[in-house]
Order: sequence, then structure tokens, then C-alpha cells
Amino acid sequence: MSRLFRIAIDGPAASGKSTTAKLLAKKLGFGYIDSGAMYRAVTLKCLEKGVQVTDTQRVEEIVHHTNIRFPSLGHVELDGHDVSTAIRTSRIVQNINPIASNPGVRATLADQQRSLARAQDPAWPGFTMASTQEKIGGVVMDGRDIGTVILPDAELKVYIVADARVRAQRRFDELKRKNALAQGETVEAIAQDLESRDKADRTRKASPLKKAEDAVELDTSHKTIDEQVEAIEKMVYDRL
Ligand SMILES: Nc1ncnc2c1ncn2[C@@H]1O[C@H](COP(=O)(O)OP(=O)(O)O)[C@@H](O)[C@H]1O
Ligand SMILES: Nc1ccn([C@@H]2O[C@H](COP(=O)(O)OP(=O)(O)O)[C@@H](O)[C@H]2O)c(=O)n1
Repeated sequence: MSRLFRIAIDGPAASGKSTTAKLLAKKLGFGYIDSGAMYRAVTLKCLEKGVQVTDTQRVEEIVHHTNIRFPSLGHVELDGHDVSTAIRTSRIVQNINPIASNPGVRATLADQQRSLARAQDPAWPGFTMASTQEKIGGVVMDGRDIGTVILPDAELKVYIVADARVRAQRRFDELKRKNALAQGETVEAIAQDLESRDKADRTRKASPLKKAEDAVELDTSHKTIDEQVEAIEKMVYDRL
């Protein structure tokens, strides 16, 4: 029986959570659960079905009949279809707030997130501590409420931040790279989107974005991706 180690990563939009979480999970042999992808997938499903994202009851019904899976690192399946790319467009985030503020949706997704964190997936072998030969298994989960609501007893909580301008430029470059920039979309427009989304995430009633009291803050503004992954990896070994 291996020891369970859960890493909760929260923070504002485009601060580097998922990139860091994914690489960290790969290095440690842990599972990676992208909770934001679940809210994005529900939003996509509503838009595809022509359901108003503000229709609270209808959206709650939909989420009950929705199956979201992470078949491999960085891949997301919605009702059996790969939506890894489709959930990353600006149209999704422009419509996501009513879904993320819906307490019924949050309760259903929270149950799924907690059971994913308990799963003993053979694809997540974990690692063996060289000093004690102890086997360590676990998950990295990122989002807005992981350290505060979903896994309040996580073994490590990290709150990732970065300057607003840096985050907007990184998200712009990412969308450009993925050919997912909307016609005429600028860095300024993205900066505005991030700001308004963070504000909505911080001020909503249901599970708002906030740093857990026992989370370690990590500013990625002047870090490379490797540096931020190594910083958290070191926190893991220090805790163990
Ligand atoms: N230290 C860094 N330096 C340069 N680009 C980064 C760094 N960290 C993350 N990125 C890039 O910034 C973008 C947003 O990061 P992401 O991990 O998606 O953030 P989040 O999950 O917090 O929204 C991605 O394109 C990612 O590759
Ligand atoms: N645990 C979570 C994760 C995401 N979300 C919502 O989903 C949106 C998209 O999350 P994301 O992590 O995919 O977004 P980015 O930070 O990648 O832009 C957030 O702005 C939140 O509104 C949430 O409410 N709770």
C-alpha cells in the first residue's frame, strides 16, 4: 500500500497552473486532474446543445448526464469524444461564469473530482523514496477551489500567481500557437478577459477563488516552466 500525496494547485487564470501541474504529475508518476477542463466541458456541451448557460436548472440536469474523463495526460473526453482542443477557445471562457457560479454544477463536479483523486489508476504508478523505499502515489489537481473546498486536507497546497500583463501575453501566445485566436483578438482583449474572469471567480458566492491559509504562494512571472515545476517538486520532497 503506497502513501497518498495530493497536491492542490490554485490561482488566477493563465498563471501557469495546468502547465506546471501536468509536468509535475508526469515527473512524479501521479495523476493529473484539470478541474477547469470540467467546467469548460460542461460549458461546451451547453453551447452545442443550444442551452442557455444561465438556465440554472437545465444546466444542472445536463451536468448530471455528462461523463467527463481524462483518458491520458492532458486529454479530456466529454461523453466519449475528445474535446481537448474544443474547450480551449475564447467562446468557452466568455460563457463559463454562469456555469462556474452554479452551486448544483459545482456540487456534482466536486463529487467527481474527489472520487478521481481517490482512484488507484494503474497509469499513476507514483515513485519510490530513495531513502526509505516507501512508495508514494497521488494526484495533482488544479483549479480555483481545490485547496479550499475540494481537497482541504491535501498534503501540499500551492497558490500560483503571475503579473497580469505576463499572463495575458502568455495566453495570447498560446492561443496563437494553437491557431485558436479569434478574429482580431488582441493581447489587450485577453488581458480584459482574464481580469473580468478573475474578478468573477473571486467574488462569486459558491467556492470563490482564494488562497488557502496553508497554501504556499509561487510567483511564476520571472520563472521558467522548469523552474516552477522544480520549485514544487522540492516542496513535495521537503514535506515527505
Ligand atoms: N514560466 C513560464 N514561462 C513562459 N510561459 C509559461 C510559463 N508558465 C506557463 N506558461 C504558459 O502560459 C500559458 C498559461 O499557462 P497555463 O498553465 O495554461 O495557466 P493556467 O492553467 O493557470 O490557466 C500556457 O501557454 C503556458 O505554456
Ligand atoms: N476548480 C475550478 C476550476 C475552474 N473554474 C472555472 O473555470 C474557468 C476556467 O478554468 P481554467 O483553469 O480552465 O482556466 P484558465 O486558468 O486556464 O484560463 C475559471 O475561470 C473558473 O470560472 C472553477 O470555477 N473552479
